[in-house]
Amino acid sequence: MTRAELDKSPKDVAAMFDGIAGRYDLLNDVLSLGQDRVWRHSVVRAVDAYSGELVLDLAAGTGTSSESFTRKGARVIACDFSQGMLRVGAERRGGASRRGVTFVAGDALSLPFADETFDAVTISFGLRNVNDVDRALRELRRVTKVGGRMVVCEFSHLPIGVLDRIYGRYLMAALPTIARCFTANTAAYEYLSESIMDWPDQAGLATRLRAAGWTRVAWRDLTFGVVALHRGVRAS
Ligand SMILES: C[S@@+](CC[C@H](N)C(=O)[O-])C[C@H]1O[C@@H](n2cnc3c(N)ncnc32)[C@H](O)[C@@H]1O
Repeated sequence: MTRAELDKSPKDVAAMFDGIAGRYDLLNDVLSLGQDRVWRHSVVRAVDAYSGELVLDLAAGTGTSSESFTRKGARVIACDFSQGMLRVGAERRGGASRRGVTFVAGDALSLPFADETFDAVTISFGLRNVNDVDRALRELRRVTKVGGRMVVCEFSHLPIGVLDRIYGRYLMAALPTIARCFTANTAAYEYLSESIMDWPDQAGLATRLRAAGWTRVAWRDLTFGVVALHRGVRAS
């Protein structure tokens, strides 16, 4: 079984997600105790897409993060570079373009879209897996219309250092152990724990968003900082 390392080699990351695609959504529900649904609901509210808008859901995987953006009539491009994840998403929906969601293969580091295409761009639990985060943030900005918005949903850190370290130990011990009951690919879930602990904290990510050209950057914690929602605007 392929697992990615913290250098996030694109080949390894894509192969790892290809390998877990079939059980990806089930494991999300189990490992987060259903909290993933609450987090996704918060993302939908933060993006606040409405009729006539075009939304990019980058690193969309099986499209679970994509569907809800269509509720008020927006159209969504669900883009990912794992053919396995895209295939599972398209099979579950009966096609690659259904109910306002269109799956498109593409790399976050070189997006297959023209400048200023989207009213809003969003990425859920994807940015942490990208090989060059700063480049991906610039690419997201490039394809966003001036005045458009961005929402990043990503695992983050508990605000009190000692609690964050205890949480980190829990992640390293518990996630792969629980995952073992559902999948043979526990290595992917070791990577998940390691990559969460290696990820910048809320303020650190906000600094990188600003450096990539996003303005009005702000964030809010979900579930005590287990996840953070960062937002920004393309001002010019
Ligand atoms: C943890 S999954 C998140 C899927 C979905 N957004 C969700 O919330 O369930 C991370 C996804 O990021 C994708 N990914 C990682 N690096 C990427 C890149 N450079 N370009 C496109 N997709 C990428 C992976 O293929 C994987 O499907």
